[in-house]
Amino acid sequence: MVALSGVSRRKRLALLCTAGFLISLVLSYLFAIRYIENQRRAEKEALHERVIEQFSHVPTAQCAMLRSNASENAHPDAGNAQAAPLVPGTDQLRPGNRLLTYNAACPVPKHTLNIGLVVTVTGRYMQFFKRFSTSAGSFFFPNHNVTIFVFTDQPLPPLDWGEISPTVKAIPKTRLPWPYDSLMRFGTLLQHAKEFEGMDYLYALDVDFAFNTYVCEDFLADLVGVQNGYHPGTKGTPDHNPASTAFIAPGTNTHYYAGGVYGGKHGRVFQVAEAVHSNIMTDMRNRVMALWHDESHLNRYFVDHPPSITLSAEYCYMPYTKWVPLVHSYAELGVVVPRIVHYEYLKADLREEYV
Ligand SMILES: CC(=O)N[C@H]1[C@@H](OP(=O)(O)OP(=O)(O)OC[C@H]2O[C@@H](n3ccc(=O)[nH]c3=O)[C@H](O)[C@@H]2O)O[C@H](CO)[C@H](O)[C@@H]1O
Ligand SMILES: [Mn+2]
Repeated sequence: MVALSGVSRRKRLALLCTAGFLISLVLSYLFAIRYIENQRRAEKEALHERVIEQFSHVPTAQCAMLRSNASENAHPDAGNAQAAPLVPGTDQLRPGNRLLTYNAACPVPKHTLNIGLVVTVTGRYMQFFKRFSTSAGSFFFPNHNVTIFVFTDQPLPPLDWGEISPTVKAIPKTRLPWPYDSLMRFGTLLQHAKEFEGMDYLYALDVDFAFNTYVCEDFLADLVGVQNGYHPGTKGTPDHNPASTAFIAPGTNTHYYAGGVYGGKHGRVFQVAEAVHSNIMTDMRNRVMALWHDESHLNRYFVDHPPSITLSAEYCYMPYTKWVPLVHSYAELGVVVPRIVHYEYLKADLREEYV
């Protein structure tokens, strides 16, 4: 009897020790999780502050000066794009017949324009740059002077151009984790306003796009917006959060625009950038992030100031999204020519959230 109670006391003690050990294990696990979460929150907050600091002082006076220099008269060639026989696959660049082919698609201009193509390429997105820039060299305004402005944190790969090589200008920038490199593209443009002096038109595109056929005079307008290829012909996914300056009341937008492709006259693009960047900074200071970042803000701007032309999803063509093929719904909407293709389905985990 005495022995048994001794054993059970030992057992009880052992049980107690085991329970104590397990409880302390669970507690230290919870404590560690909490600690890591706090660290992450602090890192995120520090990053957010750093971005605010970096983009608080954009030289808007300089932009205003550049804007006043930019001609506000419509370009005589705008909207004169000939109805080119653009059938997918048939008008691709072939050695030797380039001039003929592009003359058919892009008219010989009355005045040659300086056209800037602006792109941000940081981190692992560099893998898209070759396809983006060489396709631009072939198909983006081959009848005008094109300069590709590349905001980047790394050296550019050597490029193999066709007959006409655009000027490529790398502008160093430090990489910011997702979503800031995308979100702060308007601010980056403003910070480097001087680089774009002499440009008549500016177009800002994602680097995971490629030109599949000629894009020229159809793109010439004061302000060009493109229907988002994810949401062809619908009101898409605007931000309904009233706390954000990107807020759009349900049903009030007519189109849903792509954040990754817009452009127009130099001065007009800078007006857009100033207004949108100012809203983005307000949200940043209020610790609000719009649903689709810069895209939500651009959509808000376009509700207030509709672009002079809205192009179809042919200019933001997504053969596949990460999840589903979209081509079928395109065909129903009459979107048949993939002019600018978004290769987002090739994007595995390219985004790097933290430094
Ligand atoms: C086709 C289209 O309308 N895409 C928009 C959409 O998502 P996307 O999924 O197309 O965004 P994304 O991953 O292509 O990022 C936008 C762009 O930012 C640049 N980048 C991004 C991350 C990085 O680490 N390094 C880098 O260089 C790069 O040019 C990239 O193409 O929504 C985004 C905001 O959520 C942007 O508005 C995109 O323009
Ligand atoms: Mn993209």
